[in-house]
Formats: sequence, C-alpha cells, structure tokens
Amino acid sequence: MILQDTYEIKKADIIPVEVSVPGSKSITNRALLIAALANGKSVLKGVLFSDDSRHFLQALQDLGFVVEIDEPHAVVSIEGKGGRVPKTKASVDVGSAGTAARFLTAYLGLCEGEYHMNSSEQMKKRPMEELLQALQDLGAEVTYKEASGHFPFVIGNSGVNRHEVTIDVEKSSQFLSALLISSVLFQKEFRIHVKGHHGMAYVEMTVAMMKQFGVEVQRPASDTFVIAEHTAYQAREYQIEPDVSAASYFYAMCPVVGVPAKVCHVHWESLQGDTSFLHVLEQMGCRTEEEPDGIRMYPPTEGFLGGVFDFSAFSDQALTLAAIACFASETVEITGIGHIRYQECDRFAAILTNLKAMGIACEQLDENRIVIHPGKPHGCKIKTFEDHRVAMAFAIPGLVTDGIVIENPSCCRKTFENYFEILDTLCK
Ligand SMILES: O=C(O)C1=C[C@@H](OP(=O)(O)O)[C@@H](O)[C@H](O)C1
Ligand SMILES: C=C(OP(=O)(O)O)C(=O)O
Repeated sequence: MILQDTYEIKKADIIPVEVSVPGSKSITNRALLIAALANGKSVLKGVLFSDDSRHFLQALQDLGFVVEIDEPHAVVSIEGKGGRVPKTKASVDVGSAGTAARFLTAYLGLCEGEYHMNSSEQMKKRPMEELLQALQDLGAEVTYKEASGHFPFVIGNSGVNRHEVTIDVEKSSQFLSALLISSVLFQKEFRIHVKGHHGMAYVEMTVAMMKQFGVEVQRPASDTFVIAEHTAYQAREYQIEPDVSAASYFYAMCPVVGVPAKVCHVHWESLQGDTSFLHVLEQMGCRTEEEPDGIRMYPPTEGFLGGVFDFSAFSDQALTLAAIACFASETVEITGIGHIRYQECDRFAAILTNLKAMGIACEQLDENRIVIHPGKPHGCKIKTFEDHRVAMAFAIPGLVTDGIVIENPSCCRKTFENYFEILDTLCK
C-alpha cells in the first residue's frame, strides 16, 4: 500500500489496460455474516482483504466465531452457529465499514446479550438512527455512549416482541439489507415495510445471496419483504465475484486515455449493480465485448458524449463519472445522488470542491443533481476527505494531466489496498 502523505499521478502509458481486482466488498461482507448465521462450515473463495472486510472478520472472531483465514489464497472458512452468537458479551469495532456497521448492528440487536459497538470517527458521523429505531421497535435495548443515534453504543435484545417492522431507506439501503440478512433469527414469519426512496441494487444483491444460501424472500408488494417462519441458511462453498466498483476505475480510464481496458473475470451476469456504470460508458460512446474471462471496453470512435444519467442504483460510481465528465464533448448531468452526502464524506461537496480545484465548471442543480461542463483540467491537490472513492476516482484525470496530486492515498485501503500499485503499472 502507498503510505506517503501525497501521491502525484504519473501520465498513463498508451497501452491497453488489463488488470485483476480484488473480491467484492459488498459480497464478501454479506457472505461472511450469512456463513456465520448458517448451520455448519462454509468455505468462501475470492474473499476481499481490505480494511472493511478485515474489520468484519475481526468482529466475527471477537464474537467467538471460529474463522480460518488463508489470505494468500483469498479463502475464509467459517463455522456457522445457526444464528446463535457464541459470546453473549463482547466488544466489536466496525471501523469505517458501512456494511459491518449496519449488518452487525442488526444481527446483534436481535440477539440476547450485551454488545459494545465501536467505530472509527468517520463512522460515528454516518447515519444509524433509522436502523436503531427499527431494532428498538423489535425489542432491542440501545444505550448511546456519545451522540444519540450514532456509534458508539451498547446493544442487545432480551426478547424479540414483534414480527413486523418499518424501515426508512432514504439515507441508506444497507438498513434494509441488514434486517433482511438477519431475518432468519425470527421464529415466525417476519414482514418488513419499506419507506423512503433509494436505489435497490444492493437490496437485490442481498435477496439473491440469501437465496444462494437457501433462504427465499417473498415480495407481495414493491415496498414489502416477507421471510417465512423457520427459514435457515445452508452452509456451502461460495465463490465471491471480483469487485465491479473497483473495476470501474479501470473502465473509466478507457475513454480518458483512449486505450482498451479489460478487468479479468468481470461479467455482465453479476450480483453487482455497478455493472450499470459500464452501460453509462457505452451510452457515452464506448463499446464493450464480453470475453470468456472478462469484459473488454474499447474507447469511443466518434467522440465521448455527454448526457443525463441516473446513478441512484450505483451511486458509488457518481464520483468516477464526475472525475472524468470534463473529457466529454457535452455536459454531463448526474442525478439521483442526494444520499451520497451521508457516506465516507459528503461526496456531493467533494465532487464540487475537487472539480473546481482542477478548473472545471460544475454546479449543483438541486439536492439530487450535479452538472459538469466540458473542459481541460489543470494540476492541483485533490482533497480526499479520508474517502477511498474520492482518491481512486480523481486519480484518473491525472493519467492525462500534469500535476494531479492525491492527498492521503492510503485511504483506499478501505476497499482496495493496492489500487495505486496497480495504477503505477499502467503509467510511464
Ligand atoms: O449494501 C452495500 O453493500 C452497499 C450499499 C450502498 O450504500 P447505501 O445503501 O448507503 O447507498 C453502497 O454505497 C455501498 O458501497 C455498499
Ligand atoms: C459507501 C461506501 O461504503 P460503505 O457504505 O459500505 O461504508 C463505498 O464503498 O463507497
């Protein structure tokens, strides 16, 4: 991992990009919890090792689960306990991982015991209240140690008293995914009502993975999720897909540098909604070909086009498109991204700050929309606000622009520890 305080991006070598990326963060952290909730031993392959998944793994061990880790082969085996937490009193540190924060809180908030939930300073600022309220409605007791509605807190449940709950997903779909994953803990049929608007791609991933481990979710209405009584996850061997969010940075290089880009083992048939970002690049003029071992993207032949793009279902890539949008020949409008203010940083503000620092004209149109005008960026220091995606996305214009310097590049350890080392191999 690049550990220096700042990192100046080198110009790209004009050669085709072909890289491999680590396993999906979202699939890894779902699979870890589902395996712990299953009965018996699951073997997970293609596991991501990064800050987010390391915190998840450590948390499971701190809760008393037996976990065997083979990092060189990206394999993790877990002895699932059928929903039981081995320890009834434990401390857990979720770091900055939204998935660990939400998924483990829902699990422990439905279990009898006393669980001390800690996090990074960054995670203390992120939304938790909607999930904690739903868990309290289901009988959880929560004691806040600092600010109400935020990490750190103590949680446990001395008796789930209801089998129906409403969850507000406006700020994060992870609240709903968290309740769904742990819904197997209910002895009776469990019904979740959803309020608020949010892209549902990650919820679809949750439902699909629950099915892969043997649990069906019924959806009698678009805002209702039902899990039948006496459902249980089956332990299994499970292959995790490469991280399409991580792959997107390399595909974004294709129209900017003007070279083909392939990320190994990324396919259209995927659990990850971020594949939609590749379709956005296609709409902007790129062309893709699916090969047996991954998707290859070719740069536009008739100009890199602008347009209006709804990113509500794959909003982690809003930063990626924002960082490369100035290279398009027309304006680019990104919509459906109001909730990205509540992520690792206020991503809306991070986009505007860094584009302006590069000399690119951009405006916030309303609380959900941003517009970026064509322009030639100049060198500047990119403020990363301890957000891995700001660092990774804003490195891309540096491949064709002198003097783009990324502040605190090691923040990419959250999901992609060796991003800058891989980027280096593509530079002169
Ligand atoms: O469920 C998940 O794995 C994720 C859901 C999304 O968060 P929100 O639901 O908070 O938008 C996404 O931004 C995050 O990187 C991963
Ligand atoms: C928002 C993100 O992460 P999380 O919510 O899982 O911390 C992300 O990886 O872009």
